[in-house]
Amino acid sequence: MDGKVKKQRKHQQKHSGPKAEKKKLRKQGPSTEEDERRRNPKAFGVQSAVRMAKTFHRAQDIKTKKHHIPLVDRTPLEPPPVVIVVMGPPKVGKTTLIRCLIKNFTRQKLGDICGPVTIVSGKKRRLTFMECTNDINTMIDLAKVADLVLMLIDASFGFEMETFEFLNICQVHGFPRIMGVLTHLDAFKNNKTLRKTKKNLKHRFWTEVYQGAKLFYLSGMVYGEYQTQEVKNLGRFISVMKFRPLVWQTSHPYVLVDRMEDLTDPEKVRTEPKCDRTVSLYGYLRGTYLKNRSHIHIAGVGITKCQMSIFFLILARCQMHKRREP
Ligand SMILES: Nc1nc2c(ncn2[C@@H]2O[C@H](COP(=O)(O)OP(=O)(O)OP(=O)(O)O)[C@@H](O)[C@H]2O)c(=O)[nH]1
Repeated sequence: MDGKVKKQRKHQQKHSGPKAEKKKLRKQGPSTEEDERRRNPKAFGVQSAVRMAKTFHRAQDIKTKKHHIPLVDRTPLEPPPVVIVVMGPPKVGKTTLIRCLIKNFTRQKLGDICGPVTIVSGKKRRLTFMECTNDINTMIDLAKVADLVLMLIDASFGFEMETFEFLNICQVHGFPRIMGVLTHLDAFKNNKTLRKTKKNLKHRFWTEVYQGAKLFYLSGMVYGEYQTQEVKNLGRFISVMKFRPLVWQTSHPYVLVDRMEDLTDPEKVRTEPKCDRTVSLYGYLRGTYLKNRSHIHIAGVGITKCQMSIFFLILARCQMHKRREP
């Protein structure tokens, strides 16, 4: 330890050999992809034919899954209103929801709802709201003509028989679009129970309808109406929603009558209450063309021959859009 520091040997740089060559090349510039391929051909080639086949099949499967069977969309340029059926067990909030949605779109309050209500929801869309009572015949009729079903579920009670019945009926007539709406969520005071119930009902709904089906939550009422923001979201969803034409609907001509007027002379009705009546039906012809003298089925009445007079009566009132098509 005499204060001298031992001098370390310097690192010797290589001037020849593979390492030196590599260094020289790197200094010249970055290697191209071509060089890399040449240097390591295995990394870019097919290593296993089986694996390659598997990858190829998987890619093809995904591609074919995206293909849909093309359906003929016969909706005219100015389509009839979209039929929205609001269904659910008694006292679940069907009328309240229709009233709130109408207020959301029209900024007007509607008193009593005595039948279908049609409103304009956008430049190209009109909506007809119909309440589905819990009667099997109404359910069957509406399942056929519905474009969208708002399925109301009382969260404090859970799923009820009517909901399952309606889902079964829908399956027979080609499933229309179904959206769930949970009401009575304000009945839950405990947040944890609320979250758990929402989750359980969502999964049950997905099992019944399809995985990922849309479910809306209406979390309570303010002055007898659902919360504005929640109704607004639901309304926005409905007004931009796309509908897939259903096979039953596109292959049958049908008229959904939304108004009926009795044209019989009131005096005749007074003197003879059971006389034949002349009625005027209002509605839109949907589906396909209606032929003259073909049989038509009037729900609840039976099958009858379509007379031209009835036909024209309906046509005149319905502003038959189909005729405009070539
Ligand atoms: N607390 C609470 N009450 C609700 C909710 N939804 C509806 N109600 C109440 O339930 C009652 C029935 O609502 P309606 O809209 O008449 O129900 P409905 O399904 O049309 O009933 P029916 O036509 O008789 O089958 C009303 O008094 C509403 O105020 C909700 O989410 N929370």
